[in-house]
Amino acid sequence: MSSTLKQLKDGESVIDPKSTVGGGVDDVYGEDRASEDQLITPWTVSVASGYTLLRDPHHNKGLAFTERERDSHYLRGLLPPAVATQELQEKKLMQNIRSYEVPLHKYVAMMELEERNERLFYKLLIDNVEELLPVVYTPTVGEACQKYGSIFKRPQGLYISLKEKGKILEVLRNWPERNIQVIVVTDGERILGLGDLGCQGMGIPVGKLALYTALGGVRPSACLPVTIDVGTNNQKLLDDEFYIGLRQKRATGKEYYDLLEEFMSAVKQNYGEKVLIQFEDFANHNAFELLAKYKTSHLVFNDDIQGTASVVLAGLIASLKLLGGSLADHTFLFLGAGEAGTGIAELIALEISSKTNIPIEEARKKIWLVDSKGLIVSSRKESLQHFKKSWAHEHEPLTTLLDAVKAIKPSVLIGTSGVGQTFTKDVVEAMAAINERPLIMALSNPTSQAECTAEQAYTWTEGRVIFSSGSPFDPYEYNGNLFIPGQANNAYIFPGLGFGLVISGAIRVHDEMLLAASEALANQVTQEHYDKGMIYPPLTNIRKISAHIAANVAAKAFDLGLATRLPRPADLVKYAESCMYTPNYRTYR
Ligand SMILES: NC(=O)C1=CN([C@@H]2O[C@H](COP(=O)(O)OP(=O)(O)OC[C@H]3O[C@@H](n4cnc5c(N)ncnc54)[C@H](OP(=O)(O)O)[C@@H]3O)[C@@H](O)[C@H]2O)C=CC1
Ligand SMILES: CC(=O)C(=O)O
Ligand SMILES: [Mg+2]
Repeated sequence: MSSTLKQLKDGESVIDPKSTVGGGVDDVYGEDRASEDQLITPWTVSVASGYTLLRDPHHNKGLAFTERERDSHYLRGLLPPAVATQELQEKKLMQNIRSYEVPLHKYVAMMELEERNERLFYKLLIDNVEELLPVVYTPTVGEACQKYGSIFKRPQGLYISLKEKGKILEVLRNWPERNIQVIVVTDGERILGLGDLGCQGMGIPVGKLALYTALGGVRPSACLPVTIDVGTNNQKLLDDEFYIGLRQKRATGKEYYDLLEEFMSAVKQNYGEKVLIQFEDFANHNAFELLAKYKTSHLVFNDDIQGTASVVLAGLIASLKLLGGSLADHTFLFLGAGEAGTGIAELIALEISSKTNIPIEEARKKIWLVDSKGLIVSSRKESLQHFKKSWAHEHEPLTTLLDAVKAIKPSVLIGTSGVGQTFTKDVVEAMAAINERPLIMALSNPTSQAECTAEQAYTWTEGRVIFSSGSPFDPYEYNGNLFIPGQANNAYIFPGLGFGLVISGAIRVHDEMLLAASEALANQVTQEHYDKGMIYPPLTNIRKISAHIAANVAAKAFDLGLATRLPRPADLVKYAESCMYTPNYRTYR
């Protein structure tokens, strides 16, 4: 086993440069440069050959090592004689994954593949995106988080708990990769619509970052999943002997914010100011405050507030081709006035205001929200959380969603409540009575929390609804017509948005970038899609879609003077495509 430092050094070229496809932009994606950095971290250099090469998921190719590579990298005898192509490996693994009936078993199989052979994992995910997204992402990732303690095998990201207070910089330096470009961080307090899952929320940053690579093209080694563990208020987890987190109630107030501050400072100190930090699945009592606090000093965005807003706005812009008119002609009603609900509402108001002469305060009046206490109205203003106050319009108090639908007469109904089956038959029928083509989005995740199913939406509106949901539903046939529900999930946006920020060297996220991302996504919906009632393009084209989103976002970053990459590439779509990681194997000399 003669893998040595010297060997790797010679081969800043362990990988044959001629075989380098994708990731070809030196300053951003030079994998050779990443190798140079690895020279300083001895625990990652001993992977160049022999048994350790087979155990190194970043470089392992399993049976796909050629005869020549088996000779030159001391692999003889460590592999059976057969040599397979990556395509054959993919075929076999897809067969295996399809043979599992339980979704969680598919999830575990995919995670094991990632730990064994990273490129093959991404090849599967990219080539079979519609089939595998529900496995590595919603809905299955929700169940995986609930059972994370039992399925945990090896760390897939960094755990930063109160025990690490005062040492977070050291903790970051324990991570084997140094050129980090995107961090997704959660504190696990609002995992999908499943509530507080504490430290087990790690499945979410891991899943989101897998999408950053597969859907957006950020190379895997540049992605860092982080879970901040300040305890959990989930008693079931605290009582669970397999729980992997801190066994205490959540720290709050100064103790909480001090830990977050230390984390944010350490990230900037260790990775510089161009590392993107995506806040994910924080509870709303912290989410808005953290975003407000760090958006002027760091490259951050909150996916639940801003990414979701951008994906929904894209669907609404696209739907105008089917519905006619402009956004300002519509009335919007939300069930759920938290991060997702108020985030979407604000971006719609911003878009209406920026496309018309209507001041944003007026635009907001077209948008109504219902929370757990009923319609948000001005008489409740004093007792409302700050993020709801802009939505407290003049109206008599109403306590049920059905009453609100009947009184407000919305053309668009959006579910962001986190509570399943809250769009009841009465509610959906009321929408269908008011509108020829009601637009209904049941955004809550996972599937169990969706406000209604696709089948319910289509049957209760006699096939007239334009329907999307946060978690995927299969196409549904009604009265001889096949309806294809859209997946209104921020997964359409954050990979492209983040990639656009990275390739432009952006230093801040601006609302106009979210609007630019929405426009780019809406532009990808073609007549062929509209003919099928779709307001989102199929996910099979997601890498092309992400390149367009990235290009629009990068263009906005340059226009706003927030981009540091020089010179500005002439064709940003081509540039984005050329920067994307591709998972094909490389040839080893
Ligand atoms: N599709 C997508 O891309 C995304 C989907 N989501 C989903 O949206 C859901 C909500 O997330 P988020 O906004 O962050 O959560 P929040 O906790 O911030 O907000 C939830 C809101 O729903 C309200 N609510 C809860 N129960 C009811 C009820 N029975 N009737 C009416 N209102 C109710 C709450 O009311 P109150 O304020 O009174 O407590 C609150 O306003 C989750 O399921 C999440 O998975 C989130 C982000 C992206
Ligand atoms: C999709 C997502 O971010 C959520 O449900 O929280
Ligand atoms: Mg989320």
